[in-house]
Amino acid sequence: MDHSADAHRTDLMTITRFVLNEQSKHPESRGDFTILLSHIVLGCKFVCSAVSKAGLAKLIGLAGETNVQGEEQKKLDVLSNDVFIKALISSGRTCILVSEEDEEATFVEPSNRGKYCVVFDPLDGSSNIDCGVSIGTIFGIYMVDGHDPTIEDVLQPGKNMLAAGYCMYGSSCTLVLSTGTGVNGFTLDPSLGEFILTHPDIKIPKKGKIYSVNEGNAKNWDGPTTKYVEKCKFPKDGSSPKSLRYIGSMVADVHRTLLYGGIFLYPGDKKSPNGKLRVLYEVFPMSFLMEQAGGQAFTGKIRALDLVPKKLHERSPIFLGSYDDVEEIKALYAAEAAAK
Ligand SMILES: O=P(O)(O)OC[C@H]1O[C@](O)(COP(=O)(O)O)[C@@H](O)[C@@H]1O
Ligand SMILES: [Mg+2]
Ligand SMILES: [Mg+2]
Repeated sequence: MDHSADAHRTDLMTITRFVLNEQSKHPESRGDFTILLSHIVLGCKFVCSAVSKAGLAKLIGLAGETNVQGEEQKKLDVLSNDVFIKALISSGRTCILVSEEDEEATFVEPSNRGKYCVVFDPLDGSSNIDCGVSIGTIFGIYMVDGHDPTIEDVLQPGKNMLAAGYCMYGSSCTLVLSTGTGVNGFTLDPSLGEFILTHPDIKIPKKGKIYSVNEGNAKNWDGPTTKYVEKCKFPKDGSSPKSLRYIGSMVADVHRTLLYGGIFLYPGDKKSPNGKLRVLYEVFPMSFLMEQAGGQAFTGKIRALDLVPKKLHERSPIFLGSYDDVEEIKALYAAEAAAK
């Protein structure tokens, strides 16, 4: 067994140490990104703690109830938004914040401004809060350099993101991060209050055995999605049918897809041609992570990260996951386009 100091260091890697190591590869870096990330981590710990008490709301007055001081408490998604806005502004490293919960972008005061734009969904899967199912936070980071920030700085294709990640509040609290050089997962040790590297260099299996979609929308799907799901259930090439898993929290469905392989679909349909999921803070960060892990993300027309959003809260259909599984749905959409 290797008892050297180096061996111990790689055995127990906190997220802070991990990001500092990454930073040391860029000698010009002044640590701004490390500081920004430590504030995102702080926000995640805070929300994790609030989520773990969600079921006690009626007893101790959280989430829409009145607390012991007689004050009205905030709903968990509103509380999470406030936590992240405060954590990000107080980092002193941000200039524009875009949250699912806020109609408009927040421009940070010039005196406290940094160079990063953060787009985020403070609480994803919020319909699952009351039944204790996994929920999460999703974030993406862009950089503004050398000019006063404008809204155009966040209306950029996802491929321009510097980093993206999510934190899942589930049976454990897991933060998955990519700074553009692969994907790593960290699990919160609640007794230490530290995120520890538990899933180094995550690679999604090339092909998976699971498909994940809200089949309740099937009557309104288009041809390629209908054909694809039919193929998953009744394969004609002698392979086994895929299993269906659908939680209804994007963070949890994508996390399982990343670790086990397979495909997650939220297609457009006759009722909602652009689907449900938001480009900036759901589709882009998850697509960034998928590509970094060796998978693919497709909108039904193009590579998801090539999309150029025109509005902050724009939606897009999304198909993401294992490389070969996404190839199959791309082929079905290409065949449909060719037949038109
Ligand atoms: O209930 P549906 O239509 O299947 O939608 C599920 C999707 O909606 C979401 O809950 C939307 O996110 P929010 O909870 O942040 O609004 C995703 O997490 C999930 O993938
Ligand atoms: Mg969401
Ligand atoms: Mg949300």
